This record gives sequence, C-alpha cells and structure tokens, in this order.
Amino acid sequence: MASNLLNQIRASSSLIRRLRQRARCFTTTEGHRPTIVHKRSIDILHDPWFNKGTAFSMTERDRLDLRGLLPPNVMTSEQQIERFMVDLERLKVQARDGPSDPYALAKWRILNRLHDRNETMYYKVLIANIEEYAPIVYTPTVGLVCQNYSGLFRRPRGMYFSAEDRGEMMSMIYNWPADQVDMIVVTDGSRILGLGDLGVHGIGIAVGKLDLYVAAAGMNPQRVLPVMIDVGTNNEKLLKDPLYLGLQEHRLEGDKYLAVIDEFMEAVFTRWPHVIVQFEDFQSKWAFKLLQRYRNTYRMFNDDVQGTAGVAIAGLLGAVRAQGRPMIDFPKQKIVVAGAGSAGIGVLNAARKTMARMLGNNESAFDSARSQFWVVDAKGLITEERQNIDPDAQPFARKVNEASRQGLREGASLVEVVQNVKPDVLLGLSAVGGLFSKEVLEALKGSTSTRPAIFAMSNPTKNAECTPEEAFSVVGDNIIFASGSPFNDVDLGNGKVGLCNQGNNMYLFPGIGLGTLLSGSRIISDGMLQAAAECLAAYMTEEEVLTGAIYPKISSIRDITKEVAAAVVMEAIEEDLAEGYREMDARELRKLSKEEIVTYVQDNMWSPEYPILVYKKE
Ligand SMILES: NC(=O)c1ccc[n+]([C@@H]2O[C@H](COP(=O)([O-])OP(=O)(O)OC[C@H]3O[C@@H](n4cnc5c(N)ncnc54)[C@H](O)[C@@H]3O)[C@@H](O)[C@H]2O)c1
Ligand SMILES: O=C(O)C[C@H](O)C(=O)O
Ligand SMILES: [Mg+2]
Repeated sequence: MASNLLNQIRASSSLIRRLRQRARCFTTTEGHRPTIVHKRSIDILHDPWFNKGTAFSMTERDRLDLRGLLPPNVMTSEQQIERFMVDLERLKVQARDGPSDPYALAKWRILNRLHDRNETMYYKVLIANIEEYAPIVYTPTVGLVCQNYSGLFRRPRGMYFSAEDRGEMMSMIYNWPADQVDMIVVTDGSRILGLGDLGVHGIGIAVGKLDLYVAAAGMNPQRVLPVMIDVGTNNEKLLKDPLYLGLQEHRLEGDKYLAVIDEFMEAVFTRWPHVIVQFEDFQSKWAFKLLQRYRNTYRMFNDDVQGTAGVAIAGLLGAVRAQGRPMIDFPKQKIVVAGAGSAGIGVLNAARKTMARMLGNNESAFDSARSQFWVVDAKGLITEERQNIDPDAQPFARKVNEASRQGLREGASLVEVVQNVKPDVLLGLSAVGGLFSKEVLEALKGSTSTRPAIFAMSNPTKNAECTPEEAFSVVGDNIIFASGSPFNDVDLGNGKVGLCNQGNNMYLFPGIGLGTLLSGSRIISDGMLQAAAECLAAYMTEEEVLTGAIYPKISSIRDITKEVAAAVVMEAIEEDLAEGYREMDARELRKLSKEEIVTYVQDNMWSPEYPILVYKKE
C-alpha cells in the first residue's frame, strides 16, 4: 500500500513541476507591486484573496499582526503545493484510512470544513450526533489527524508559540482576536496519545479537546484557544521532512525549556487573568514538573495526570460495585498497573489516596494502601532494587522481600506478576498495543476476584492493551471491561452482550474546566478534582453497574458534564476558593442550594443557536 502510494505521488510530480512554474511566475510578476490591504491579523487569513497561509514571511507576519497565528515554519509556495498534492494523492489511494471507521479521516475533513465555514452549525451537528462524531473529532481519529497534519492543514486554528519567539510572547498574545478567552488547551506535542512525539502537528489534540469543551461543557467557542508550544521535536522523521510545519531542531531541554513555558504562562495570564489552562500530552518528564510549578499560582491542571486519575477512580469504584460489593471494599482490591508514565502514576497516586481516605485518612492508612499496587513498566515489575528509579514511581516500588515471598523479583514480566498476584484489576496505561496478550489474559483467569476488571486505557485504538473481544473470549463473560478509545460491545452468543465501557478523561476534563470557570476559583485543588471523580462514580446507578456498565454513555456527556461542573463549584465554595463569575459573586454563590448550583451551571452553558445580527457603523 505504502509503495503504491509513493508511485502515485511520483506520477503526479510532473503536475507539481507545472504548478511550481506557475507559482514562480506569480511571485515574480506580483512581487514588485505591493497590494494595499485594509485588514490585518486573522481577517487576512480568512480572506481567500489575500491569504498566503504558511507562506507569509516573518516580516509580513510581524507587519500584519500574524505572529503566532501560523505554524512557525515559513514555507515557499512550491512547498505548499507539494503538501497539498501529497495529501490529495493520499486521499485517492487511501480513502479507507480510519482506525475502526474506514472513512474516519474523510469525515473529519468534511466536519473540519464546516467548522471553518459556520461554527454554530458545526457544533449543532456535533452535539446532535456526539456518539458518532466524538470518535472523529476526538480519540481515536484525532491521532490520525495529527499524524497527517502537514497534508490536512488548511486554515490555521489556535496559536503557535515557538522557541524562536522568546521575548515576544507578551506582545504576540494580543494578536489573538478575541477579547476574552476562558479556556486554553496547550500541548508541546511531545507525547500525543500513544503516538509519541508529533511536534507541531500535535496541535490537533488541543483542537479536539476544545471541541469537547464546547460540545460537552457548553464553553463559548469564541472564547476557547488551542495552543501549540513548539520547542522543537525529537522525532527524526519530522526533523528530516521538508514539509514539516514546525521548528526543525531538537527539543529544548532544562532551563531553556522552562523559560519558554514560563513566558507563555505569564503572557496568557497577563492578557486574560481568569483563563484556565489545561496541559495536554506533555511527556511525563515535564508533565509532573510543570504541574508542581504552576498549580498553586495559576488556574491550570494536567488532563493526562489529573483528569485520567479521576476517570480511573470512578471506574475502579464502579468495578467494586459491579462485584456486588460496597465501594468501601476498594482498599482490598489488588491492582496491577502496566505503565508508569504521566497517566499511570497519576492514577496510582489518586487510587492510593482514595484507599487511604476509606481506611481512616491517616498516615498508616496511606502507608498500608501502597501494598495494594504492583507496577510494571517497560523494564518489568518495579521494586526497590530498580536502578535510577523515577522519583514519581518510587513510592510504588515493591519491597524486595515482600516481592520474593510472592515469587516475584525486580523486572518480573507482566505475565509473571499477573500469575502470582492474581489481581482484581489489570489496568494498562502503557501505550503498547496488544500488551495484554493471550498469555497475560490467561493468567488473569486465576484472579481471586469474582469479577475481574480489565482497563485497556491506552489510545488511540491500535495502542489499546487488548480489545474487548480478546478480553471476553479469553478471560470469560463475567468480566468488567473498559478501554480508552471506543470499541463496540461484544456479542457473547446466547443473546448475551459483553459491555465495552469507554474509560476516557473526556468524562471529566470538560466539567473540571467549566466548574472552575463558574466558581471563579483561583486554583484547581485536589478536593475539586476528587469531587469531580466522585460525581462521575455516583452517576451510574446500582442496576447499571451490576450489568457491567461502569461509565455512562457518551450521548449523555452534556448532562454528566453539568453534574461534574456543579460538584466542582460546590467543592470550591466548601474550600473557600470560589471568587464568583461575572454577576454571580462569591457571596451570592455561597447562598445557592445544590439544585440552584446545577441550574446556575446549566444556564451558563452555551448552545449553538444563530443570534440576530444587526450592522452598525463604528
Ligand atoms: N484513557 C485515557 O483517558 C487516557 C488518559 C491519558 C493517557 N492515556 C494513554 O495512556 C498511554 C500512556 O500515557 P503516558 O502519558 O503515561 O505515557 P508515558 O510515555 O509517559 O508512559 C508510558 C509508560 O508505559 C511504560 N511501558 C512501555 N512499554 C511497556 C511494556 N512493554 N510493559 C509495561 N509498561 C510499558 C513505560 O515504561 C512508561 O512508564 C497513552 O497511550 C495515552 O494515550 C489514556
Ligand atoms: O486524548 C485522549 O483520548 C485521552 C488522553 O488525554 C490521552 O492522552 O490519551
Ligand atoms: Mg492526553
């Protein structure tokens, strides 16, 4: 398929040559005569007569207030045409290119064009068909979009800050046309889903997350901003690709990296002091450090660390209830976690704290909760014998004699760990597709649980640790299954269905953002995140959970988000963090009952309706 595609692309090279000649003619004849424009900034990008897209030179970008509104790499018109042709040929050869939906990317293009033309209509379509289109604008298709971004790029969306913009960000931020921004999703593209370093092309994930902020949380689309901070890439393919849209240098490290992120944070909070910044898909190495650096001074959170943790907790509590046991039995669960990155460690910390709270909320409870977890990473089981252990994983390293009593040792394989521990839960956040092999799933049949739970949470689809078919067919009908990306339920025969839950942070981040906005809390506390997770856990009824449904259906995401946001507002009030929002000041907020808070949230959710427009001279 790939060589076929290359041949087709080569066959079209004569057309590219002809187009190049034409493009050269255009620049030489027009180059001397300047064209007077009466527009600047985004209005130029949206005007087909004047727009040059990525071909605007740096001086033009400065002159026309375009800095930050385009990816950093300036392209020639030849390169632009080449990118377009590569994409066109790819579509011809490979229209069937979706992960589970053969036409996923084609659907994304059509939706994206609508997004460019008519935002109200776009969100109307998205909200009305959220079950069908969430997998297109969000996980898993958004992963494919990022991987093919160079070809798919048409009209820029969001802002780009690059390592080359140091010292300029404070003025660049004013190039964004909206006076008010409520929500920013920012990435540095270093770990996009389970696809690794996609550099500047990772902006797609920020756009996708914000689509859910609008569709699920009713954030106003005119007040959201996707941001890519381009500090280079360590992806060798992109470094060599002439059509790559980002900086072609290795990633900044250490203090230089921090200085860029610091400057960005200062710029956005100077222009919009009440904005909320969601950090998305930063490699683990920076995810924790940046969270600690900013969380007590800025309104920010890390979705992969904190959003995922909350969703996992809700699912883990659901899995306990699905065994017909009370939630309070959670601290007895034996949990094997595969993956000790930003997501895995986030889940482990939150699960340990939840257990400790149930066991009396003191130091000894916190200490003993630790022994319920076995963590396996790329080097196998993590014990205290691990050389150069990651400090974030250190608290979960098994004691050596404790491990050997269980027949385990440093670096033991996942199969050995599952065989010996016989866990209640096997949870994957490893980004390794198929990690829960037949052997691993066979070993899980020895689980001491009456209803073992499998969470294959890695994204996108091909990175899932196993499919629901594999899980149900090997381990048996009586399991709980959840995956990060959507899969269909499984027909188990005899009229029985194996439910596939979607365990994805999309059930929480929109509500965390909306609740924070409407409470006016200056920070996002652990308590607010915990309240969000508990609300999601409580959303599922006893009857639903007993059928194996531990997460709600995506079709109810707007309702879930409203409830989660209300829980976050209530907790912010409880912790005395709420400073109010617009005419609802802190005193008024404190007077509201629980029902009134839910109504307050609902009343502040934007819905896609056409407003009446009237022209007035300035
Ligand atoms: N479902 C969700 O809501 C959700 C949320 C966040 C992240 N994720 C997914 O989780 C995955 C990991 O994200 P991350 O930020 O933690 O990534 P990461 O790169 O920081 O961590 C990956 C971890 O997996 C470990 N690993 C690699 N190979 C392994 C193997 N063979 N066996 C066991 N462990 C192995 C690595 O050592 C590392 O600890 C990604 O696919 C991401 O899409 C899902
Ligand atoms: O983006 C998603 O689908 C979930 C999560 O944030 C991830 O990084 O995989
Ligand atoms: Mg993510």
